[in-house]
Amino acid sequence: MSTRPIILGIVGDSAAGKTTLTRGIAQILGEEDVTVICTDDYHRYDRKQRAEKGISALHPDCNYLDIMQQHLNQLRTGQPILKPIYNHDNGMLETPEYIKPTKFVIIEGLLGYATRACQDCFDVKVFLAPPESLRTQWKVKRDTAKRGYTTEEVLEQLRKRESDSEEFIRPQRQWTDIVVSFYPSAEQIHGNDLMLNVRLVLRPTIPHPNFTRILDPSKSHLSSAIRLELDRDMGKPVDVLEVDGHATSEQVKELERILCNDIPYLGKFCSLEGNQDIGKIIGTTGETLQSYPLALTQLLITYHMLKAARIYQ
Ligand SMILES: Nc1ncnc2c1ncn2[C@@H]1O[C@H](COP(=O)(O)OP(=O)(O)OP(=O)(O)O)[C@@H](O)[C@H]1O
Ligand SMILES: O=C(CO)[C@H](O)[C@H](O)COP(=O)(O)O
Repeated sequence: MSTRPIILGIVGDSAAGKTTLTRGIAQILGEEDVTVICTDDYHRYDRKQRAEKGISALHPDCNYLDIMQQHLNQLRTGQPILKPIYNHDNGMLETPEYIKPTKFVIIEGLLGYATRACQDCFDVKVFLAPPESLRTQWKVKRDTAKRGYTTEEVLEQLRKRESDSEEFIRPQRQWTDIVVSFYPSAEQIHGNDLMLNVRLVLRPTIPHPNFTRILDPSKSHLSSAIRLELDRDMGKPVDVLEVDGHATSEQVKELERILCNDIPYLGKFCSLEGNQDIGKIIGTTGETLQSYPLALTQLLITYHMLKAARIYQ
C-alpha cells in the first residue's frame, strides 16, 4: 500500500458537477479516509474586490495558484497545510484552517491543472465537460437555490465569464486521464437528469480496465446501451466508453464484472452484489441523484484511486 496520500483531481467549469461527483467517490472510498479540498478557497479577491476590478474567479490572476501548487506538493508528501477559506455564502475570504491529509485527497475546482507543476501532483486527473446547455441549467438551478442569485444574474455571469472559460478552463481538458461528459440523449427533450448518458474519454496516460471484453461477439447484447469506440480528443487518439441512461441492470453488471475482476473490493458498491444505493448521491441542492452512468463513473474513478494506492491488488 502507498505510504503517501493518493491525490485525485476533479476539474471543470462552475457547476460542471465536480462536487456532486466528488461526494459519490468519497462515499465509496470511505469518508473518514478522504480529505476534500475545493480550490475556490484559493481565490485572491473576495466577491466585492472581483466586481471592482472587473476580474472573474476563472482567471488565473484571480487565484493564488502559487500557494495552491505549494499546498499540493505538501499534501502529496503527507504534510499538513494551512488552507485559506473562501465563503460562498457571503463572498468573503476567511481565517485559514489547518488540514491534515488522509489516505486519499480529492482536489476539486476550476484551475487544478493550470500549471505543469500542479498537474504533476495528481495520481488521477479527471475533467468534467457537460454540454454547455446542461451546465447552464445546472448552474441556474444551483446558484438560485444555494447561492442567492436570480436566474438573470446567473445567465449574465455566464456570459461575462465565457471568454475566461474558453481561455483558461476548457484547455485543461488536454492534461487529464479521464474526461467525463454527462449528456441527455437525442430523445430526451425534457432532460430528465436521472436518465443522462455518460461519455468517458479514456486517455492512455493511466492503465484503464480491460474494457475491450465488451467487444466480444458473445456480448453483442451490450451494444444497445454500452459502447467502446476509438476516437480523437483534442487531436489525440483516445478510447471512448459510453453508457446510456437506459442501460439495464444486466448490461451494467457486465461492466461491473470487468472492474471487480481487478479489484473485488468494489463489489460491495455494485449492483452485482445487490447494492441498491449504487449511483445514489445527494446533489449540491439536496436532491437525490441515482443513475447507472453516474454509478459506473464513480466506480471507474475509484478503481484508479485504489490501483494508485496499490490496495486490493
Ligand atoms: N451527474 C449529474 N447528474 C445530474 N445532475 C447533476 C450531476 N452533476 C451535477 N448535477 C447538478 O448540477 C448542480 C451543480 O453541480 P455541482 O455543485 O456538483 O457543480 P460544481 O462543479 O461543484 O460547481 P462549482 O465549482 O461552481 O462549485 C448540482 O446541484 C446538481 O443539481
Ligand atoms: O465559479 C465559481 C466556482 O464555484 C464561483 O463562481 C466562484 O468561486 C466565485 O464565487 P461567487 O459566485 O460566490 O462569487
